[in-house]
Amino acid sequence: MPRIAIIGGSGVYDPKLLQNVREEFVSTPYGKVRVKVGEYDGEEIAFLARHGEGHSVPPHKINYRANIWALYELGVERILSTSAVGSLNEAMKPGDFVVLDQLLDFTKTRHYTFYDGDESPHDRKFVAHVDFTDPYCPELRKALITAAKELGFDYHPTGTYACMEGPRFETRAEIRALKILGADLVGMTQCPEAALARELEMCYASVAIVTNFAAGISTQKLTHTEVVELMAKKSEEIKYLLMKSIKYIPKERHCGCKDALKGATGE
Ligand SMILES: O=P(O)(O)O[C@H]1O[C@H](CO)[C@@H](O)[C@H]1O
Ligand SMILES: Nc1nc2[nH]cnc2c(=O)[nH]1
Repeated sequence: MPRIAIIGGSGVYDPKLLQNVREEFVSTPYGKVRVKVGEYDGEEIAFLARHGEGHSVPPHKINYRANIWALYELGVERILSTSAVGSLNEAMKPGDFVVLDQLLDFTKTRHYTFYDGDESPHDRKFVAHVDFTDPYCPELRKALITAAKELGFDYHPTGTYACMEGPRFETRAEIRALKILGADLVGMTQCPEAALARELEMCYASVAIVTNFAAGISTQKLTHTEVVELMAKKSEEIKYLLMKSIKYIPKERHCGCKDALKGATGE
């Protein structure tokens, strides 16, 4: 049973470093999900490509609830993900790794929770308001930071990610506003992915890879081609960072993630 999962974002579509990879088709109350499960360093690791292997699913159409529920069903406790981002912070330049620690949610049309009361398509028909003060697991963040340091990568130990609805990129004015609000990076997939993991008391962290300067800061037209090309160049480093961080993930969980529902339901 995999304790750890990797969710690959743009440019991260297959679990290259896993051995003996099998496919699991997991049924969830939100639909079926195809998850790959393999081995690395004696540990079972689950992998799913959030946009599908052919990048066929746009960010606003990803079935985040099915994805996270499927990993929960497989017994996953810890989720590491990748996010390709634009940078608003001149210190965070294309090619840099950023271990996210905060997020701002500007998405609009997504399904944000598993807890829809009586309408929930499962037996968790309660109302829940989870704490999200710190949206990322401190233990997973520490593992990613330790691995990035050990590998000698250009990395930043913190970063605030603004999640936009997409699928278009931002206007110059939106980036100006996000900068005032304190965002360092901009993307389209961390919400609701991070919150849904917290709602199922799973640990979640994301390593962002800066693929471009954001609209109005970049002197060029923004393209998805540039994003995928930069991610392809960084694919080796991304793989090594994720795999290296696995050995720094404590077996026992001492973070608050595992008790996220305590007090959240009013009980
Ligand atoms: O966040 P990931 O999945 O890396 O994808 C990023 O890349 C796409 C834009 O090129 C958007 O979907 C953005 O969110
Ligand atoms: N929203 C958004 N997502 C990205 N992913 C990679 N670059 C960008 C960007 O500039 N904006």
